[in-house]
Amino acid sequence: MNENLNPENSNYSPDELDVEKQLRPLSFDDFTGQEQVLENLQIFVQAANQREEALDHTLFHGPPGLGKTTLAHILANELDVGIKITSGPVLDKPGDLAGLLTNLSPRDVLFIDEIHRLSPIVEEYLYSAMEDFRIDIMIETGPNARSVQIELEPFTLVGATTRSGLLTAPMRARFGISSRLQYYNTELLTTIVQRSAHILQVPISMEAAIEIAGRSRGTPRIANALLRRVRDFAQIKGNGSITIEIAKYALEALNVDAHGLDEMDNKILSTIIDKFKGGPVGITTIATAVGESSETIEEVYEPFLIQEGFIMRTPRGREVTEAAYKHLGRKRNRPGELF
Ligand SMILES: Nc1ncnc2c1ncn2[C@@H]1O[C@H](COP(=O)(O)OP(=O)(O)OP(=O)(O)O)[C@@H](O)[C@H]1O
Ligand SMILES: [Mg+2]
Repeated sequence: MNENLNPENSNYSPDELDVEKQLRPLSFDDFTGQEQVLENLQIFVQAANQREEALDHTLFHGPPGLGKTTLAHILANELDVGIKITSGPVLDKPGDLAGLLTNLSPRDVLFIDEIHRLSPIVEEYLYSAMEDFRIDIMIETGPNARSVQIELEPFTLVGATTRSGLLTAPMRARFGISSRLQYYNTELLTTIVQRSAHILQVPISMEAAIEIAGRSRGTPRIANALLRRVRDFAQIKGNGSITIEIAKYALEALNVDAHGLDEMDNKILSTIIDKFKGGPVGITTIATAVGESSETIEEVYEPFLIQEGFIMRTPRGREVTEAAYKHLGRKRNRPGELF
């Protein structure tokens, strides 16, 4: 499938998609971070390869841009099998799914992106395929219509979702392997920036790589995007190499937040401060106030804000920290203080 069909990627130009592909690690060795996840996957893949069996169905969940699609491709490479790619919203008829499934070779990977958006009919249809490697298909129409059972080659379904909370319980239960991807720290992102710069053949200083990494919201995709923009500045305003001065100048000009927080992150923090006196406040109340679903806030935004120490979870709700006030340039009125 053309990745342009993935609505989450629709704000990327075809050019940027090409670069993103070019920067995508292809093997376990090439992949930085997610150490525990990777260590487990390496063992499962090695064992499946030794037994010459299909790898268990595998689910990747976590916020956008952390490497779910990348890992799906890496799994296929490391299993030395083919990969077919589709996504929940695209796969709207059981017939389409049947077509994909019957065309798989033994041990192939079927990658379904945004698997939480499968229609209930397609999802149900997938259950028997995942469990017994068997599907029923209807042949002929009218009075002769009947269903026949087709045996499938053993395959690995790899599912990816940013919203694991929206997966149905039966779906979740059918994945033998389930891995949650975490945000990357600055050190790991620095390594990723350096690797990408090397592939793009642009010289970059250590300091500059750290600067870009620190402003990437813990996300390799953002790190790569910032690197490409900073590279443009280096080319036009400098001599082509990315120095710390160029990096700082460019990130300033691009209006990138010092911690890489995006608009919604900042909106969440300022809402808790301005409307709820810094908290504690319940997640559904925050969600309503910022106009986002509470699941998205819990799964996509909050983990990063908590990791970076801007928000705390307390038994009475969410509270912003001193760091959040400082980041937004606000002063905190302590209880009892009037000004
Ligand atoms: N661990 C990593 N090391 C190096 N580069 C990485 C790593 N993880 C991700 N990337 C880079 O970040 C980009 C985005 O990763 P990917 O497309 O796999 O994210 P995703 O989790 O599938 O995101 P989405 O939820 O939006 O589909 C990739 O093109 C890849 O170059
Ligand atoms: Mg993806």
